[in-house]
Amino acid sequence: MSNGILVINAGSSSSKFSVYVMDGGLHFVTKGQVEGIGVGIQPHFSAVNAAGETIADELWPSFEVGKRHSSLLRLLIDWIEGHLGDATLKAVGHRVVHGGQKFAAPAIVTPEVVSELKGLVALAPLHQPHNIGPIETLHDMHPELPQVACFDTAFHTTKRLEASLLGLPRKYLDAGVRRYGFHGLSYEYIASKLAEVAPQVAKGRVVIAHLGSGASMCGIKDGRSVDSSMGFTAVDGLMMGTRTGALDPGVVLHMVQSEGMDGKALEKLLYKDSGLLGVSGGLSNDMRVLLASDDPNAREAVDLFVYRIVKEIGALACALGGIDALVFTAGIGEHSAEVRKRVIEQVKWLGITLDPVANQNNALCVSTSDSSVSAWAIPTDEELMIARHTQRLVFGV
Ligand SMILES: Nc1ncnc2c1ncn2[C@@H]1O[C@H](COP(=O)(O)OP(=O)(O)O)[C@@H](O)[C@H]1O
Ligand SMILES: CC(=O)OP(=O)(O)O
Ligand SMILES: [Mg+2]
Repeated sequence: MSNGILVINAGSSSSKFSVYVMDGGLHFVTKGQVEGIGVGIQPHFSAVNAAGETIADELWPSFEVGKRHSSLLRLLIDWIEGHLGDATLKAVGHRVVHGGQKFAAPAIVTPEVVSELKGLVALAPLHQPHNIGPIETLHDMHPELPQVACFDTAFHTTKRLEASLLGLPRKYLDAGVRRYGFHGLSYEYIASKLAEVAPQVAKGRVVIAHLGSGASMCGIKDGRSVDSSMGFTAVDGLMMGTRTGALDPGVVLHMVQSEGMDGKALEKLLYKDSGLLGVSGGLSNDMRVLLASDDPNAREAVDLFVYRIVKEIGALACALGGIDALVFTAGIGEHSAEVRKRVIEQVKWLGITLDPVANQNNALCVSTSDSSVSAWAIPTDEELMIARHTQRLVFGV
């Protein structure tokens, strides 16, 4: 009988999961998500198997408010246990966005770890509570099941001090108001994949653009994080689907003093109403919709998205002391040949020559063989990274 590992990446309105079996290696079995967990909508459950075939696509009960997340998690565990073949669920790995200054590596969950993580809620209010919820529910359901917390921030603890500091009074820096960096599990996976497919490149100075609905960039040297576009929170850096990205702090003051906004209103503005959605005049936060639109606001939103990436490539190339390769990943980075083309056109002076056919085909390497700086489109796999960490911590392999 083999060991099953469940990976959970829980957000505010959806919970993604993946299941692996340890069978002479780590084998992917199924993945899926429960969407629409927010009150008022009926949750939707879907899953695919290793062949990519849909094996579930159904509405799940709404359950009473207050017990919704835990009841859905119970249903999910039952469903997974029914789809594990002769394997048994032996460990669970979680994506936890914030590990603060304490967690520089994944950690086995204990009551002390949970209370440390709760202390970090204020640093990631839109992610952290949803990451902690399933850990506590699973502990209630299966206290014997080992759980591992894998942090988005941990990969960035190799950054040099200046890349972590902010120009604030010392007391705030000492209290943890610093630049952390996120999407670390994605960057760690890309670094490991590069080491497989292009070992020489992996040893060099690489800028990675993780362009999903949350988007950030990271400069790595010899596989280690040197700096990242995200800082104290996941709203810094690039403009995203609905988040502003880096903003003149004077704008926040203006919104408070002239528009009368309070904390809640600001949070909504910065995280939910801005980015591609806001700049496109409310049209969409989906890059596919904007690229297909001839609305001038949609065009401006895409132009701004690309421009911010281009500027960040310059900043990270300076932090790295040069650039040997540029990698695109996550939803937009993996699938949008158009966005990659526009970015590369604006940084071709760095020595990157796009291979238009490879780019159109979403090939792994999208630059020509004589390009002095190579460009790549590599699908990320945060879940596999979490499964690997969980396997190592729980089973020692
Ligand atoms: N073919 C495509 N062209 C452009 N954008 C795409 C394409 N496929 C997916 N996307 C974008 O990818 C984004 C989601 O990326 P993903 O990495 O799955 O995000 P998250 O994990 O943060 O939910 C969507 O907002 C969508 O705009
Ligand atoms: C940190 C972050 O922005 O995560 P996500 O892309 O999942 O929103
Ligand atoms: Mg993501």
